[in-house]
Amino acid sequence: LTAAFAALGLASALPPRIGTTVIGNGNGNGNGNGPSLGSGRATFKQARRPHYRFNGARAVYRTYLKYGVPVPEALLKAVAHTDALSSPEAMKKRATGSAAAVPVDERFDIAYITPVTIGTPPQTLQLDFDTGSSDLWVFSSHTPPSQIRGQEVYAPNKSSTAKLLDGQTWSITYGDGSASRGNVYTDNFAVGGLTVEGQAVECAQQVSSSFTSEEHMDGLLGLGFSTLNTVSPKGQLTFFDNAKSKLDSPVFTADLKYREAGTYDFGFIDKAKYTGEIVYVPVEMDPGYWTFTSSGYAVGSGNFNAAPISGIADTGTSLVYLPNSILTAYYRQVQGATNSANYGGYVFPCSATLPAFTFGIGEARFTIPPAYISYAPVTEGSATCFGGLQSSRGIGVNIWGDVALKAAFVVYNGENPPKIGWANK
Ligand SMILES: Cc1noc(C)c1CN(C)Cc1cc2n(n1)CCN(c1cc(N)ncn1)C2
Repeated sequence: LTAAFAALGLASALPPRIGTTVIGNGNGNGNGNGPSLGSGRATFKQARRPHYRFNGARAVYRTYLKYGVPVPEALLKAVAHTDALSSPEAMKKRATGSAAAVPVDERFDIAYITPVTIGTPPQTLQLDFDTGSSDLWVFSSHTPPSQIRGQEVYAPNKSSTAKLLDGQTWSITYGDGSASRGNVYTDNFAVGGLTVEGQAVECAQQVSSSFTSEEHMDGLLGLGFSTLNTVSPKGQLTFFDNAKSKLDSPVFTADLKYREAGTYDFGFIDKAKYTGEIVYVPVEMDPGYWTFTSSGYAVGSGNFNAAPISGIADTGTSLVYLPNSILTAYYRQVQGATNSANYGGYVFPCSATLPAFTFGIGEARFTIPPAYISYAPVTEGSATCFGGLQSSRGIGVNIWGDVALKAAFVVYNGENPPKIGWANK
């Protein structure tokens, strides 16, 4: 084609882009294309080259070549860099995922479960996505049948892509004393259209009774930092850490709701899920929780008490656990409230009128409605209710659990350094 262009006196230092379609007038030299030299005229219809990205550095580079001007070192570097940015793998559509977060029970939102698929062919389980831990473990074909009560199990021996991580074991105990342990496989793992190959899937060989009693929960998916992972001797990465590099954006969001299904999104921030602006605050990732500092609190319509409150954003904990001083200020406003040793926390008459509870994130304010704080009757049918706000004394850390998280749209940003964003909704 360069010869044809030259014959017609058209200047071109490089052959036309592959995508340029040259349409001659048909009397060409037998190759079906190209100009008919006899008539001295030709029509060249340009066509857009699919996926072509203009590359400025390369355009300047071509001009230097065209006029034989020595190419400066910096320009050579710029061409190499911009070529890398537009390389096929750099241009590949990034991945995202979105899945429902459904309350395991229809009354108290004690936890939320999300469907996942594991293995080939895919096995579907419902897992508790937990930003307060970092093990992905499941009820499995290795779990004693006496410890299974209605849960779905993952059977690695029925997956052609499962591989045993020989010699690796795990064992975890949660804040409420519940525990599980077992062995480890890797397999293909997907959440709402987002797939990770070679994800460490920890198979339970032992679960404590509180997990056995939770028939709709088939395991947990840890979304804390991978430093907390308990696999030994070789710690494993969380699903988010494995997926992060191929996500549009290194984030996941939690949109938990009161007595209805919310969503976990991976790789993008859905503007339809929040109002106003997202306020970001820094995250301390040591020792592995999403630890941030709230700017203070207010009880009901009372004054805002500006005071830093360090705590963790924990989707795997049902309630909110804060310092005694805040609890005293809150329950002082609740007729008949007491801190009951018998029930292990603040209780009050279910008929009591509760104030709302507001917490600060920077200048932003998030209000937990009273309904979220009248958590549940202490026992089925009791007239005494257990509070959604409890004391963090004895835990060692303040915990913003589901009672608070479902009052906001929360962005867990896994960049370096990590940060956490809060928006009203
Ligand atoms: C308790 C509880 N919480 O959600 C559910 C469900 C229950 C009760 N359920 C019958 C059993 C159970 C116990 C736990 N879970 N599930 C979920 C993980 N747990 C955490 C996670 C975490 N980040 N921090 C503290 N514990 C403890």
